[in-house]
Amino acid sequence: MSDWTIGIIGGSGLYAIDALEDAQWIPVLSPWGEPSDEILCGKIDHVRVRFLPRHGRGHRIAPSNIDARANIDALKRAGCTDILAISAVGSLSEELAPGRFVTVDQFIDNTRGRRSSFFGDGFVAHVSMADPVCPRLSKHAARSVTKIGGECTEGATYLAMEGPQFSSRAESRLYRHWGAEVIGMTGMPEAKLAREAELPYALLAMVTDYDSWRDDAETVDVAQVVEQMQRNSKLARKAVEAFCMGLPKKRNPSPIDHALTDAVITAPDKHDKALLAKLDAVAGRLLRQG
Ligand SMILES: CSC[C@H]1O[C@H](OP(=O)(O)O)[C@H](O)[C@@H]1O
Ligand SMILES: Nc1ncnc2[nH]cnc12
Repeated sequence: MSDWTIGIIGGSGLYAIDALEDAQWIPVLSPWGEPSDEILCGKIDHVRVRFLPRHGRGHRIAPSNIDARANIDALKRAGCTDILAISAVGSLSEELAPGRFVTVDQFIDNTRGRRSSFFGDGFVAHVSMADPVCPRLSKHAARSVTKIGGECTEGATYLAMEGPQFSSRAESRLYRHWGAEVIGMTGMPEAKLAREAELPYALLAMVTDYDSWRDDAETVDVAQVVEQMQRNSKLARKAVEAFCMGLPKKRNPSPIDHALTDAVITAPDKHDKALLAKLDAVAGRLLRQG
């Protein structure tokens, strides 16, 4: 076995991974709430894998009701060192045609009212989100897609919307003006929470539609997304496999492993003990240092 334990968060159309050896669904409890499902634990080659379907098996959970805090906390408790998230996205750019894979490198968070931090009164922390994804994992994800014959664009800005309704034509055009290139309902606050949990995170997105900004094309609906996902889901699974198999045995440290160093501003004598107890996994490294 290597030093890597890769958490895979499966999006629309990806609810399990067949390639896992010694696979077992295991419930993981979190003090933050209910994770979307049990975690499928196993290995691919020399890499331990912990797979969590973001919407639950059978796509039970709507984007606004996903408990991203519970999911990230559960993956951390399951021993993950890094996270590769997979998502279906709409394209806001002519060049990003349906069927293409994209690694996301920036986010615009336009979600509303989701719980987007583990921290708060009694343990206030501000992590940097200037560079929200891990460049090492993102590059490796893009290479894994091309290795198995897919096409991948490296680096795109992801607009996270609340949903569950798709965007109006005016919203879709507005997001293009903002510089967004792909759109989805789940990348945030997932990426923020992974950073707070000191987990390097990459988002490998698969373009399923052109959203609603084009006058000359159909506007997005679920049938389009599902059809495109079905066409490409084999490729997505192979990309995940190639991703794990292509990792080197040794995991060199990432700066994101220490994202909380210097991020906490609350004086130690003002710490909230109940909050600290819930942070035993997310901020475990820091809290153990005392
Ligand atoms: C099924 S269409 C909309 C749905 O698909 C995307 O999900 P995910 O990011 O989990 O692949 C999008 O964000 C919406 O939740
Ligand atoms: N056009 C779109 N908008 C939001 N989420 C999506 N997921 C897939 N396509 C989408």
